[in-house]
Amino acid sequence: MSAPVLEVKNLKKHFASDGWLTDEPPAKAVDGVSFSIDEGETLALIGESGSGKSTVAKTIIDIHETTDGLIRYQGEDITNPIRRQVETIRSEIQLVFQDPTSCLNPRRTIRKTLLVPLKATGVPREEREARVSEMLERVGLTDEYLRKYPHELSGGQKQRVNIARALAVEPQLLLLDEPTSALDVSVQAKIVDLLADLQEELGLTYLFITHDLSLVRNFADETAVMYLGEIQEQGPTEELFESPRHPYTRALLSSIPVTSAADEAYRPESEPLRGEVPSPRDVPSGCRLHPRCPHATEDCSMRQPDTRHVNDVAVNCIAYDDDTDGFDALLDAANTTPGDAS
Ligand SMILES: Nc1ncnc2c1ncn2[C@@H]1O[C@H](COP(=O)(O)OP(=O)(O)OP(=O)(O)O)[C@@H](O)[C@H]1O
Repeated sequence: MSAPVLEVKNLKKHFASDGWLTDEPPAKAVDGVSFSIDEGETLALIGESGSGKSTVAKTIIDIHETTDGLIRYQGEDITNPIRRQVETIRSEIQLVFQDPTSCLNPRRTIRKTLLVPLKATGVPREEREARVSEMLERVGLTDEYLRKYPHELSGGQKQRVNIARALAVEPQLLLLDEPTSALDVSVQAKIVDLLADLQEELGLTYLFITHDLSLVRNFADETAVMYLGEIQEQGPTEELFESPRHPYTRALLSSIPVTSAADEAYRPESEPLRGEVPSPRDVPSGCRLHPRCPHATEDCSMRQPDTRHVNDVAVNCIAYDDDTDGFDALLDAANTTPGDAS
């Protein structure tokens, strides 16, 4: 069996304090994240704002230096890339950002925008114009857009151009960081459809970062749920949506707006979390969700959860009980005196 396209093991990215002469602790934006993605598959990384999703992507692509852990691309260690590896990363791994407007130079026509990566990667001059047209066509735009400037395009069209630019260097892996969140709802679905078509045509592998769970269910093979720098639950998307176990996943899923009977069927009982996400500079002891968790027991504040596997899903929760498929047994146990528990 071939190696996963991307493998991330116990990845950490801690940001030191901005100011000197301060003893502020580092921000543990990513604090021990592991996952892998096979060729042609999509892993969705979901979680509230500030959970560390973008930092994972930026560390993979070497915008941020890794604090600790391992990143492998096509089986090769690229954690602290040497020069040759930087070139590979720049051509084979592409990052697509959420805001299509800020990623496009307002003074460049779409043609010029798309020519830049072709020149940079040494595509012969005589082939470039044909490649630009081909890239535009792939993302559903015609040659009439070549002479236009970004301000003449809608948000969805700009994101199509961004995707075309990412595809210009024929990447294997796209890190899609909220690629639809700056777009109207009707346009979001079209961009997701386009990404799905491109994946099928070109055999691309995706890390799809989003806080919009409604986009994930039909799109991602696997889903990892991130909270305060850690993955809390991870597994096949269908299984995770059908039987969410972690209180954080359940709270996220219960907050998705219901638009169909199918949505309703997936919606777990509402278990709202208390309060706000703490600062990554002041991570709670034990399970980092415990101050907000409706199921937290005393134990949860004192020890780190171990990863447990329930079917194909990995769950990091002390309070979740696999035997009863719920939390009641543990809560009952927590309410008895220590010696009474069997
Ligand atoms: N350069 C940096 N210096 C210090 N702290 C940072 C830096 N970049 C990110 N952080 C902090 O790391 C945490 C995670 O941020 P990140 O942007 O990765 O989260 P996210 O889940 O992608 O959220 P969003 O969807 O809002 O982008 C946040 O608390 C953020 O303030």
